[in-house]
Amino acid sequence: MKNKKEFRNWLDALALNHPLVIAGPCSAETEEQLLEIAHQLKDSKVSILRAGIWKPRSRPGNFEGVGELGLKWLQTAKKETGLLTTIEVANATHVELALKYDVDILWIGARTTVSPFIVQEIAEAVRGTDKTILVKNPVNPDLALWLGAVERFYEVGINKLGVIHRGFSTYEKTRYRNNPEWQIPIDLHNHFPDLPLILDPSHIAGRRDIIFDLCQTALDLNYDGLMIETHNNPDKAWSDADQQITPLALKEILSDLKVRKTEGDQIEFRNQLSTLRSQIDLIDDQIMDMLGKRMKIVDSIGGMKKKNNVAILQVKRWNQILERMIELGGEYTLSEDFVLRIYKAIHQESINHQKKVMDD
Ligand SMILES: C=C(O[C@@H]1C=C(C(=O)O)C=C[C@H]1O)C(=O)O
Repeated sequence: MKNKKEFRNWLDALALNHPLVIAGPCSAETEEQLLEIAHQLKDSKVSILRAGIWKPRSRPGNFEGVGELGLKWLQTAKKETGLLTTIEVANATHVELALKYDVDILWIGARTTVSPFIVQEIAEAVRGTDKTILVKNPVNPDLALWLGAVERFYEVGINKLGVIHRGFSTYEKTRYRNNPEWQIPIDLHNHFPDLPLILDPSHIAGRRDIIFDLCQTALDLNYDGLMIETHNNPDKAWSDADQQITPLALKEILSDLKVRKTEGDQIEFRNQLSTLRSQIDLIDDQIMDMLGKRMKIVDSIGGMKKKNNVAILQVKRWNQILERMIELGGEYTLSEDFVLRIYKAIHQESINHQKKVMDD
């Protein structure tokens, strides 16, 4: 699949002068709940109402969605507010019902994207329709799998497409529910600049307080849209209560966000510069993270050397590292001098760390 200008026609047709905003509850719970939220979102920057109809839960026994009934409520909400509608579909039966109730946009969830069989089944079910399909990243950080799912829809004739970045599962507990791994959607965007890229900060965050920061990072990286879980009474939500925000909180976030426009040469230049600098900031964060992790291992080696009464400096090992890194650096167009200077500094810090462990 190659980048195609037509991917973003559906988005351009909305003629927005700000990022696309999709909002609505994690799950449709009752007709009153859905209609109340829809009306609160009506006169805002929100264009599309989302609602979970079938909920894929990690463990059985939790609320699994209201099913077909919710599609009727969604239709009423659309009629009363004029908002477009979107739901997650996870099998061919869901697609059939979504078509029956004329849902505008269908999204493929992260747990579905991982399975080429089920993605193909859904793709066959939308063949011949003019639906817009948004594909969430798979739960595991695999760009080829993500793009493969998009491609399956393209191959059945769907060309109104987009992707949603909802973060990646981790075993380790971090500040995020799902790790953003910004480099992956950035890579995707570099290869497919016309495939609309939408951030789902709710699932990355898993909590309310960092949703704004995630949205601002996305806009700084030139994302096209945001999908934010919004509930009239978030604390009482039947699913994902911690990450949902009220329509009022959403409006405040949307008005505080700095939206970068691409108008004229100078502004375009400044936008591109700030996109690249945001990418550098993210990479710098990763470099620090890696250096910190390296030093933790060095500390353990220091502890072992102390116990076994072994010297800190190990010339043979050190020379092997230098040789390997100079060669690897060459493959990344880094000069020998640069690699040497960096690695000498790392080695010195490593010796200082071990000395501290030994002296303690
Ligand atoms: C960490 C060690 O101690 C020293 C530090 C090294 C490093 O930072 O990679 C390598 C060799 C040693 O001079 C080690 O012995 O492996």
